[in-house]
Order: sequence, then structure tokens, then C-alpha cells
Amino acid sequence: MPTPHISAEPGQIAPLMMMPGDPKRAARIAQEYLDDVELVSDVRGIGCWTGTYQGTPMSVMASGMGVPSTSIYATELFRFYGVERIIRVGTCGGMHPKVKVGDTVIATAAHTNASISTLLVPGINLSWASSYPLLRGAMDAAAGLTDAGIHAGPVYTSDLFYLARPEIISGLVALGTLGVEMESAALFAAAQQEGAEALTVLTVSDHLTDGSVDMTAEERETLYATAVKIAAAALLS
Ligand SMILES: O=P(O)(O)O[C@H]1O[C@H](CO)[C@@H](O)[C@H]1O
Ligand SMILES: O=c1cc[nH]c(=O)[nH]1
Repeated sequence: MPTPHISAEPGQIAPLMMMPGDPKRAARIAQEYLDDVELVSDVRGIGCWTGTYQGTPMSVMASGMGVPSTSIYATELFRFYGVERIIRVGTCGGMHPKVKVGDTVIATAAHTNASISTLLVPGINLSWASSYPLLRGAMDAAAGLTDAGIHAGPVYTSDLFYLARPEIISGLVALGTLGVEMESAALFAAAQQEGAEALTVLTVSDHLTDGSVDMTAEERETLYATAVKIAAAALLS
């Protein structure tokens, strides 16, 4: 049955899904990577496309930006549409010095300042980790694809895009945090709540300590090939 935010009929969304933040990137990924693709939901301009990838049914749907939006879509997809695996294919700002613009970050876990870490179990700050089978699939796929510019480690899911607090960045970098984005903690939390699997594979679009090499908005929309290939292979693994 359709939900308030997804109009697809049961069975129209595949158990395997790639989820960028940007609806335009979702449309591009669906057109470029899926065969026999069909638009199955378009509520609020958040399209969901279903087709096949190397013969296996796969869907692509955007999360929108931020924790609440991602939490709504991921929960409804896992709970009401039988989605089993979601891999976020997004962008992040590089934080760690070893991460360069254009590199790919595979998120093993997500630190966050969002309230989801404290809302679910009273008195506990929960940790949000990606799903190990997907992580292993992504690492295997990355090793077969390229040996340069792939990093695996924790990311930071921030509720604020504009936050001038350098001590947060330095503190997180000292703990090995690779990049900042705005959705992974919500996706990992929804997967843990619903007994499903989730992972994030990010393209580094800018760097917090070097603004000279930022990607343009068009590049953010289009430069995702490595992340998508790793994510698709991990979904099939
Ligand atoms: O490119 P996406 O996947 O949207 O990811 C990043 O870009 C947006 C901010 O510009 C946030 O959603 C952040 O997480
Ligand atoms: O959330 C984000 C995404 C990309 N770049 C940033 O600096 N922040």
C-alpha cells in the first residue's frame, strides 16, 4: 500500500536500492546504470526508479537532504516495501588530510550530532554502524576497481551544513573521521531499527581545509561513477 511519501504499489520497488541525496542524481543513475527502467513513485519530486542491474532487479531513489528526510524514506522502504539493502551514494566534504577531492569514502560508521543517537534508548548514546556484509562487498568491489583514492572509515553526519565550529572538525579528525555529510546516521539507524542492511559510499566533493578544489554543482551531480560501481557490486554481493 502506498505511504504518505511513496506512491509505488507493493512489488514495484526492488529489494536492492541505491540512494543518492539529490533527486536529479537519482534520475541520472537510474538512466545510466539500470536496464528496463520505470518510474514507480514521484511524490514531492522524489522519484523512485526500478529496473535491472546486470539482470538483477534494483531501484534508485533519492533521500533528500538531512536526517529527517532520510529517516522517513528509509523506514518506509524497509518497513512497507520489503527493501532489504540500501546503499547511499552521496557526496561529502573531506575532513581528514589523507582524503582528497574526487576520492571515494566507504563509511564504516557515522558519528552524529543528530538526536537519533539519544532518542531511541533512554540514557544511551547509540552508535551507528554500516552493515558488515555490504561493507565487505564494497571493499572487495573497490579492490577490483582501483587501488587509488578509496578510503574506509567513520564519517560525520551533521544536522547543520553551515556550522563554523573548527573544534568539532579537529576533534573528529583526531578520531580518524574521514568526511562530513548529512544522512548516513539516519540510514544506518533505520536499517538497525528495521532489521535491514545499509551502507554509504561517498564521492568527496570539497575539502573543509582547502576550498581551492571544490567541485561545481554540476560536478557534484555527475561525478559518481566509482561510488555507483562499488555500491552496485556490494548490493549484488
Ligand atoms: O550529495 P548528497 O548525497 O545530497 O550529500 C551531501 O550534499 C548535501 C549538502 O550539500 C547533503 O545532503 C550532504 O549529505
Ligand atoms: O554535507 C556536506 C556535503 C558535502 N560537503 C560538505 O562540506 N558538507
